[in-house]
Amino acid sequence: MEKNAKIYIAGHRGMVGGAIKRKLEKDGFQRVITRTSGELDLRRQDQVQAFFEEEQPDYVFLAAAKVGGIHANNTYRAEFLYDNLMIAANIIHAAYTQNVRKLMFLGSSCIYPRMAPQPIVEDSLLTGPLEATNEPYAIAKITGIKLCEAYHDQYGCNFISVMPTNLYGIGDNYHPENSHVLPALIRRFHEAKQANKPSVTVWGTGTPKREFLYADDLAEACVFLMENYDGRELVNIGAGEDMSIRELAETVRDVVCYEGDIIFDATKPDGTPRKLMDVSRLHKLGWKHSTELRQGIAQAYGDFLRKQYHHLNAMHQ
Ligand SMILES: NC(=O)C1=CN([C@@H]2O[C@H](COP(=O)(O)OP(=O)(O)OC[C@H]3O[C@@H](n4cnc5c(N)ncnc54)[C@H](OP(=O)(O)O)[C@@H]3O)[C@@H](O)[C@H]2O)C=CC1
Ligand SMILES: C[C@H]1O[C@H](OP(=O)(O)OP(=O)(O)OC[C@H]2O[C@@H](n3cnc4c(=O)[nH]c(N)nc43)[C@H](O)[C@@H]2O)[C@@H](O)[C@@H](O)C1=O
Repeated sequence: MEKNAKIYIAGHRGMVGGAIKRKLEKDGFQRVITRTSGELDLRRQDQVQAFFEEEQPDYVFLAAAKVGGIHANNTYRAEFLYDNLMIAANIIHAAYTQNVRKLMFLGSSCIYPRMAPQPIVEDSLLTGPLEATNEPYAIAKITGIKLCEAYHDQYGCNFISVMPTNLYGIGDNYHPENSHVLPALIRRFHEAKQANKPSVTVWGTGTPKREFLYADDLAEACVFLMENYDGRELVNIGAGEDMSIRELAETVRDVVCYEGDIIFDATKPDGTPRKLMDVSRLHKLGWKHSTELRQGIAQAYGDFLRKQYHHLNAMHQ
């Protein structure tokens, strides 16, 4: 990508979009364009088409989506399917009609079959049933992948798809019910410490295993692949190692310095038993992650505290 290329980040206010924006600005790209959802509702094809006609971006990072953890995915099933379907279809089609030079679509590790052999290789896609709790979201993401493939095949579009593992970091979503597990636990352990609570409840049995990647590492991988990968196949982006939810909870408890007990609420869903991704394709292309989990959690906790206190101070102004 040329330094004066016009680069559109869809979803720049999100955790991933924000990290990509930081990375592009650090690397000296001067023409990054963005819109909030209030300025441009990506579910509206007319608004998206008009925006692309007006701005004519050269490159697009498609990081906008309706995103949430297992409870949100399982509760707002229609929104997770409709919003993500429309966002993907509208942006990918407009990128084609306006001759965008290259587009990157962000999928997710939950597109793979619930019981895919581990670690999961990219060719596992559509080889088995999906995890029920996030099937709507997964279907929308798989459609985005297939749109990129089809526009590549029929029109020669350079539209690539990447599959990030579970992410966390600066600007994460800390909503008590709708967030992902890692930010949810940072907040819950922090609040338990502040309130001197004797224990913290963690959802499920604690036995599922998850892989986590720091969002700024993901952003670096996304820019690396936008610069160096033009293939038709998916590329998994992960840390290449996983841990049980129990181990994760113990790690977050240590970082937050909470001393109470951990209780597991088995009435809550576990979701996929495991979804460790094979990242050998990414490693062969020349990229590996750098932020280890404990350091990443400490950095995310610092961000949470800055935002949390800012919010409290704002409330008292
Ligand atoms: N977080 C994770 O663990 C993982 C995320 N991913 C993928 O990474 C991408 C980004 O995720 P993440 O940063 O965590 O998500 P966030 O929820 O932090 O950000 C999503 C962004 O999408 C924008 N958006 C949502 N709906 C609309 C809409 N209708 N019109 C315009 N903009 C919209 C929002 O913009 P605004 O703020 O302006 O409303 C928001 O900033 C997604 O594609 C997600 O599927 C993949 C794997 C794991
Ligand atoms: C990121 C990716 O993957 C997501 O699926 P997931 O990995 O199952 O998402 P999760 O982070 O919400 O849960 C991970 C595990 O953690 C356990 N768990 C414990 N305690 C809490 C808790 O307090 N909150 C949450 N959310 N989970 C908890 C929870 O029971 C589950 O076993 C998709 O939604 C989708 O977003 C997607 O693309």
